[in-house]
Order: sequence, then structure tokens, then C-alpha cells
Amino acid sequence: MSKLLRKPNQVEVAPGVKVIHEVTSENSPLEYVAMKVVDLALGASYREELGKVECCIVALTGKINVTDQQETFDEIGTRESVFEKKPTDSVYVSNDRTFAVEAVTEARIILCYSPSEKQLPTRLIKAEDNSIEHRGKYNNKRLVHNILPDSDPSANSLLVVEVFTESGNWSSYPPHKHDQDNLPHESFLEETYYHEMNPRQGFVFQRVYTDDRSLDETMAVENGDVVLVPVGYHPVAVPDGYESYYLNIMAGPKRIWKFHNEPAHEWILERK
Ligand SMILES: O=C[C@H](O)[C@@H](O)[C@H](O)CC(=O)O
Repeated sequence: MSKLLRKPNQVEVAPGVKVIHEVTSENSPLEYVAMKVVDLALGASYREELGKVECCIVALTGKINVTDQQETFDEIGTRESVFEKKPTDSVYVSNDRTFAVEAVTEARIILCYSPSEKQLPTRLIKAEDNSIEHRGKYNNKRLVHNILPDSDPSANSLLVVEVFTESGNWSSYPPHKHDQDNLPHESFLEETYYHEMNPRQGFVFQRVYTDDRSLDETMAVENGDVVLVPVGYHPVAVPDGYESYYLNIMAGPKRIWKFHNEPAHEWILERK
């Protein structure tokens, strides 16, 4: 199995708190992006002290209360399933703060981390704050909810976005990359994909590859899997009959999403 593909696990770290995924610089090739997927049983609580990292707490499904011990945000979260296709609530917590999450209902949260030195205000990112995009045409149409885009100054290095791709369509396509710190042409952002499928037994194909093909991994990605994108192009193909969801976390030396399309496939964009 590719080293870029992570299957879900279940590590109970406290009563009613199960860590499904944990990606860190110690267990991955990533230096900027880290993440956790955590399931919370009704009434369960999860607490974390942040060092020199910032965190976006995404209420993926279910309702939660979040506090940074100064402010409290009650009953955030808007959906029971990501496939309701409506934006959800998130909370941004900066470096050197402590936060706690309490499950008002059974909930799944994604904790998105990246480096941060300059402490910024804690902020509730309401569902209605997400900008929504309908990208692509023909068979690469997808719906994008920008949770923490580079146009939002709330964070120091973190970018968070979620993408819905319909049956038989491609996304992150034409293939693009952002693995060179070479602005204004391209930025360097590591990336993770947290995937869900509808129906659940589905899979997508995701390829992660570089121009020189020194990295070239094609994976069958299933519900709940995480894919790591340290470098390279990273297109996703969705089989007929299934819907794909993924949440992307990106971070790098500069908080700018400036990608580079693979020249061989850029003609896709020119079609009328
Ligand atoms: O670089 C960003 C990620 O690859 C996705 O968010 C991608 O941009 C989604 C898409 O445009 O299809």
C-alpha cells in the first residue's frame, strides 16, 4: 500500500474520544501540515494545549461546544452527514492557547494544524462565512466550500477547504501542484486529503506524482482514508454512481495558494 495512503484507525484516548487519524511530522513526510480526525461520543470532551501551532477545529458532523477558556461557542455544527452538502461551522484557535471540545451530539471533528508564532484572536468561522464555488465544466465539475482560504487573514499559515465531486467527475483536475516556493509563479503548500464516499462502500482513484515521476503513486482511496500530498500533482477521479467528499488542509512557508497546472493537460481549461 502506498506510504501516502492512511487507513482509518480507532484509538480511544479518553472515555468516548476515539482518534481515527493522526498525521504529524513524526509519522509523515509533512513538515507544515498536521491533522487529527476525532470521533466524540455524546457528552465526551477533548482538550488540547497548543504550542507553536494554530488549529482549525472543523465540526465535520454533529454538534459541539468549543472553548478557548476565554470565549465559548455553543452548539456549532450544521449537519449529520457531509453529503448534506451544506457548509459547517469551524473555530480557529491560535498558537499557545488551550481549547476544549464537548460533544453536544455524537460528533466527528477534524483538527487542522500548521505552524504559528504570532498569536491571533480565536475566531468562530460560521457556516455562512464559507465562500462557495462551483468549479469546472464537462466532467470535472465540483462544489467547493472555502472554510479558511488565503483571502481570510484569520490564520498565519493554515488553509482549509472542502470539496464535493459528483458521480463520474474529476476534481483537483486538470492536475495541479503547489510544491515550489517560487512566487509569483507557484507557492509551496503541503496538503492532506480526508476522504468520504457516498455510498460508503465506494472508492476514488487519486494519483500523486511529480514532473520527473520520481514520485508516482496511484491509489484506490476509500471512505475515511487520508492521502498525504508532500509534493506533486494530485488529481481525483470519482466512479459512476458515487459522490466524493474531501477536506483539504494546506500549509507552507507562505500562506498563498498559487498552483501550477500540468502543461500537458492545461488544454482541458480551454474547451468552450
Ligand atoms: O490544491 C487544492 C486541492 O487540490 C483541492 O482543494 C482542489 O483545488 C479542489 C479542486 O479544485 O478540484
